[in-house]
Amino acid sequence: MIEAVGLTKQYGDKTAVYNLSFQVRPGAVTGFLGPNGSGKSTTMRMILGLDNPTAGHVTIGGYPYRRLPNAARQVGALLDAKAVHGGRSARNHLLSLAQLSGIPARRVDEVLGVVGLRDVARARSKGFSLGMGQRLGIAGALLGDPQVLLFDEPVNGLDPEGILWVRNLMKALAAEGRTVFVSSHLMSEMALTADHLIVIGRGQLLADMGVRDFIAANSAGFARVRTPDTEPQLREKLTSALTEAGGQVLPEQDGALRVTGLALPRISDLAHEADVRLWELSPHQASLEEAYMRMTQGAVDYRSTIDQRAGFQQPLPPGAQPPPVPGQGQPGWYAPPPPANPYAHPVPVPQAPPGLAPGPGAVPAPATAPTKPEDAR
Ligand SMILES: Nc1ncnc2c1ncn2[C@@H]1O[C@H](COP(=O)(O)OP(=O)(O)OP(=O)(O)O)[C@@H](O)[C@H]1O
Repeated sequence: MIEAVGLTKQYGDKTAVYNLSFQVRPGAVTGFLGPNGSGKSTTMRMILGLDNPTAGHVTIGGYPYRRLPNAARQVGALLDAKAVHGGRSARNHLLSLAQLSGIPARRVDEVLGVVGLRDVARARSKGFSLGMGQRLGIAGALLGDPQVLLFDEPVNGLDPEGILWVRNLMKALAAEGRTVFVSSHLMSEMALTADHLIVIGRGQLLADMGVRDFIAANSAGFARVRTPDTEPQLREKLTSALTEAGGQVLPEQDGALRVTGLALPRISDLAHEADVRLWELSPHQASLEEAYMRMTQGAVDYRSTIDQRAGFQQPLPPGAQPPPVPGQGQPGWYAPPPPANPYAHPVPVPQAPPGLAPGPGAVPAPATAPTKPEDAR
């Protein structure tokens, strides 16, 4: 098990990770999600003893990484697939890693087979595609047959077949009882791969819960209701009637209303009682991807001036409040409170500490395998 307690990392006046506490349990794939620059790689580096926390601590099986007996056999990691000597063959690269950790050479051939690189084992890795490089990085992580595995963006550059392979590999490793911690930006991929999610934004914990609970909590349905455009007073009348009946009503960009907390037949009856004609009454399901984007939208450091999220999420009309982050105590219009479960607690977002402003840009990730327990920066 990996356990972080109050983990904080400060680079000068920049706070990369702030007061992060979580556990990653064996026998499950735990997805580590967050926007660019949210602190995922920094957290992974601290887990692997490559960076020192400014405050707090993180342990693997009860030990800080640097004090783990035979760490290379207990923990495997893919942090940066490009951190390979390009002049070496895949096999020689893995052989040198194996030698450093006292792992027999036959294990190298085994893992080359597992990741599907046996045919190109003697080719120089500098000719490798991004996907082949990822596979080589994953082979390095598997070399010591470790119980704890960390993968930073393992599906980067992989084609659909490769993505499916990684998904199945992660699940198989977890099914063997290993601890599997995988970072990604991709909610959709994590929804298919992970059993549990840890979501961070600007270095702080946003959610720590099972995928099913996350889906239940964040992809609630809503009704779209539209009154005649020609009679705006009907819209207001209906909004009051629905709100009085306990519904939550938000205006949509196109003039319709987004209603939660009331079933469709009840909305219809209330409209009838209020003598309001309807042009539309339809059921909708907020997607998990949308819920994740909304959850993290206040925690995005790097955003294009032509933001794809702008098209993905309808901008809120003037005066309307953005939805609350789940767990902040207010039931959101898209996110009812999650079910009570000790392992399913969305976490209140603390106030940003000083220095948590957007940074200068993403930094390159560190070296592949956790062979050198020294501060890499
Ligand atoms: N060595 C460093 N010096 C200064 N700032 C750093 C350093 N390493 C990371 N940061 C900053 O800390 C923040 C978190 O970076 P980190 O790479 O951990 O995020 P991430 O979630 O892994 O991002 P991405 O998804 O883009 O890989 C960023 O703002 C980054 O610029």
